[in-house]
Amino acid sequence: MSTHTTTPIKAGIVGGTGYTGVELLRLLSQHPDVQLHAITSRKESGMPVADMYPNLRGHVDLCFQTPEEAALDQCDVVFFATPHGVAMEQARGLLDHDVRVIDLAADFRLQDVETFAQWYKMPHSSPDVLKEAVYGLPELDRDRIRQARVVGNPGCYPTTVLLGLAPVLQAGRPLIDTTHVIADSKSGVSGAGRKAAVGSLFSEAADNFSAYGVAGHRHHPEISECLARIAGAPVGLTFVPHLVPMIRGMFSTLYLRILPDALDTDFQALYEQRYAGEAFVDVMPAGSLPQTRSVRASNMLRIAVHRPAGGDTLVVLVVQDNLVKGAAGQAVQNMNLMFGLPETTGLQHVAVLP
Ligand SMILES: NC(=O)C1=CN([C@@H]2O[C@H](COP(=O)(O)OP(=O)(O)OC[C@H]3O[C@@H](n4cnc5c(N)ncnc54)[C@H](OP(=O)(O)O)[C@@H]3O)[C@@H](O)[C@H]2O)C=CC1
Ligand SMILES: CC(=O)N[C@@H](CCC(=O)OP(=O)(O)O)C(=O)O
Repeated sequence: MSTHTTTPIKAGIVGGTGYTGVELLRLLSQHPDVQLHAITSRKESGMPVADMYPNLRGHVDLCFQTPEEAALDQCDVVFFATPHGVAMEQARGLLDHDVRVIDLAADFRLQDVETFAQWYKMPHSSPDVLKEAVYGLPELDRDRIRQARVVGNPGCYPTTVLLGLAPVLQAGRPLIDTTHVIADSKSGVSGAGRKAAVGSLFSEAADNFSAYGVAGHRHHPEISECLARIAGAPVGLTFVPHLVPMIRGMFSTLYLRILPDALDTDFQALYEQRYAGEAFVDVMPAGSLPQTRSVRASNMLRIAVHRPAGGDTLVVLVVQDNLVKGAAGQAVQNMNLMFGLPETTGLQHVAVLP
């Protein structure tokens, strides 16, 4: 696999008009080793990107092109910031032109094609490409991502739940009851994308707080597949997502029952050691209460570990920006690995407060 040279990486984005697409544009336009080459929109072909997104004036001087007009096969890497089912139709053709693919949707996340068909209501059209795809969570699988031609960028909720659970599942000895893990997660409204949808209307989402997908959400099988890989056995997970009245941000609270033989574990130290040296996972000091605004617009995910009243329940609090570490930032982190760049290149923005 070739690694990066001094020539800029030519990047294309399919789905540049959506929320993760514009976030990719923001990050890639500041990336020192990337040249933006093509950005697609099926509806806005010919429109300067900065006319739609004025924050990019002076930074991106490309126009949108239709996916057919855009010379995606001349890119080094193409990001798909599109709905599920789009990347799997085009990945093979791009790979044949030596273009690497990073899909922000779910086409290359689940290895089990039947589970994919069940949750995404479509058959997988590219199982051969899926076989070589790597699940793009760098803190869990960085070496395989470095070698990958195709990366399935994780869902936003799964990133928080998996990184919040990995230390206790990878400790080398049983620490928690893996038959009963609870993930109580909340997302800002941008998690639903830029499409017109009743649930995303101001009058519906503002001044409101609601659970959804309680009977089953498509991120449940994604989290479960990856948990089984890292734990070496199935993990019993209850996952309940909520919509909260903020634009960006995600908060997952994990409730874990500590096994009787593990009650003397120093969980704070365990988490600190597991993520020592990780640029984008911050294990906060004992007693901390992370806030979503402490990661807003940054690629950082922050974790705090609690043990209320010193009892046998471990509470792990995890925050990230759904559009950055939960999507576009993680995709750029994966690109850096795939092209042999330092993982943090172009991703060291400090969060925006207040
Ligand atoms: N929002 C979030 O927080 C997260 C989103 N994701 C995933 O990332 C992907 C993109 O999400 P998001 O940016 O929020 O979605 P949006 O709905 O905001 O944007 C989707 C984009 O895809 C384009 N598009 C739609 N259909 C097609 C098609 N058939 N062919 C080519 N382009 C198409 C649209 O552009 P146009 O109509 O102009 O062509 C639009 O720019 C989704 O799969 C989502 O699940 C993952 C993690 C977090
Ligand atoms: C608030 C909200 O609606 N969030 C989305 C998740 C977005 C995302 O990351 O999921 P995918 O990439 O797997 O679609 C949802 O629950 O459907």
